[in-house]
Amino acid sequence: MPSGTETPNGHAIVLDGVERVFESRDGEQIQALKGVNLTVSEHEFVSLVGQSGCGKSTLLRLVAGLLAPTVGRVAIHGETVTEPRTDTGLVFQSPTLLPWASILDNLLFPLRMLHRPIDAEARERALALLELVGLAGFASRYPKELSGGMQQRAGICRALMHDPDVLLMDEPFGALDALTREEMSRELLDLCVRRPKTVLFVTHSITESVLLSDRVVVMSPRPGRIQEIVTVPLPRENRIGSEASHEFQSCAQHIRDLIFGRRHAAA
Ligand SMILES: Nc1ncnc2c1ncn2[C@@H]1O[C@H](COP(=O)(O)OP(=O)(O)OP(=O)(O)O)[C@@H](O)[C@H]1O
Repeated sequence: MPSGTETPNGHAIVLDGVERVFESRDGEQIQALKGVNLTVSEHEFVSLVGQSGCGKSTLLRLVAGLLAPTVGRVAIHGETVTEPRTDTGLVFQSPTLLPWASILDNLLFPLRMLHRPIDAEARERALALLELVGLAGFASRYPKELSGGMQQRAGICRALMHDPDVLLMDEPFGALDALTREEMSRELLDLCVRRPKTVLFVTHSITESVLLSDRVVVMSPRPGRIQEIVTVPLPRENRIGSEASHEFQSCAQHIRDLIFGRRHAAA
């Protein structure tokens, strides 16, 4: 193994000098990410925020193994990511459930893909996850019989079915109404306390990022770089109910200033 790029123990995700260039249809080179270095510890919850087009989804897709970096290295648990891994779970803005399969079969689908046994234990696990997110009793329903929020909850359960260590979430609550969104944030916080995971979470909501994260990565656009990494100064277990506190509010304001201050300066 080459030295210098090894991931120290306890680091779940490492991005080392990562750049990503896309080529547009007319041949223009689009530098989506430049010089990105980021280390996410085991069971840490890290959010990515920044203006539209700053490269948040690109960064997540690189970690997911859906894209390769043009320069640099992405590693999970010390191994270079070259393709989607079985120890990661993915949740997108739209739950993309199979419409012709029941909620239970949707949850079991990743196990089928991984050729894992669909036995009584797997079914029990699916039912336990559904119960955890308030969907007990909906296992035999079809996606169209569930609301958008309920479908997204089922999508999160599906990502957790093979018990991944790393959960990658791209605007998972973006399509939900404000109330459901808040409720889902609380459920995710609770879920991460009960079943600790390393989470990389893309959001457009600064409040959501402060509510959920240990650290918030603020990205600057064109090309996307890490502008600042903000540590949230409140323990995650005590976050709910602390939204009005001075610490919460000043942390959110600092992130807002980083994002919009830059936009004003550039205008
Ligand atoms: N497949 C692609 N081909 C060409 N350009 C791309 C491709 N994917 C992303 N880009 C460009 O890379 C840049 C970063 O895109 P990305 O989707 O990562 O940003 P984002 O921060 O997630 O944006 P948003 O908040 O709007 O979802 C943008 O300029 C985008 O147009």
